[in-house]
Amino acid sequence: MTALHSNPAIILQQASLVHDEATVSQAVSRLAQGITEMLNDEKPLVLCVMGGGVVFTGQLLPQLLFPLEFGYVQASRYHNRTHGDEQLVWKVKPGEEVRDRTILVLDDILDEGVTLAEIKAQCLALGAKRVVVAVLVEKLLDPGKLKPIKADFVGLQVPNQYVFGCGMDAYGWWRNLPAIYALPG
Ligand SMILES: O=P(O)(O)OC[C@H]1O[C@H](OP(=O)(O)OP(=O)(O)O)[C@H](O)[C@@H]1O
Ligand SMILES: Nc1nc2[nH]cnc2c(=O)[nH]1
Repeated sequence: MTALHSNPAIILQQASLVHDEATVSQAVSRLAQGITEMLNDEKPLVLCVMGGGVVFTGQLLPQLLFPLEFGYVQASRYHNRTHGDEQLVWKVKPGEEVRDRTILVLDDILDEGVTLAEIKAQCLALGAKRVVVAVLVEKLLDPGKLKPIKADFVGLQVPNQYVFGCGMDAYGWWRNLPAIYALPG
């Protein structure tokens, strides 16, 4: 990591705003409405993908006014860098509790889709009845670049740049920002 990457003030100074706090908040409320319409009677098990999913999950859950259970999984392939490894590293895998349940997976970003495709596949392999995926943002990749998964719910789109804030990190920093920013291009 260069000195620049370990200086959070400079990272933010050089970034551009992609979505402000109000836009994010409206998107989360829209998602809550759609998810409620789909899962109101399903008593789902909600799985937050730690750590990026934590802010989105914290904002969304109080707006889901139906019975649900909560848990988490943890997997990483970016490791505080801006490009992902091919291989996902699991820290906490889904367990037996997914069997015969409707699972709602919540994550911050669908980028190349490798992470969520593997999480969904794991849940289905363990006998989940149905896996619904909701993300705060989806990255618009170059046309023709196919993704291995389609999210059921997407809050906002982001350009094909490395974004941070709202749970997403920039070199490990700034997951705590209430708006979404992009590193220079
Ligand atoms: O669609 P993909 O290209 O697979 O990327 C999306 C994943 O990348 C980030 O996780 P990361 O590996 O950075 O771990 P983190 O949650 O600890 O930040 C993010 O939280 C998603 O889970
Ligand atoms: N913080 C962050 N994590 C990601 N994981 C995959 N793409 C991204 C991105 O643009 N930003």
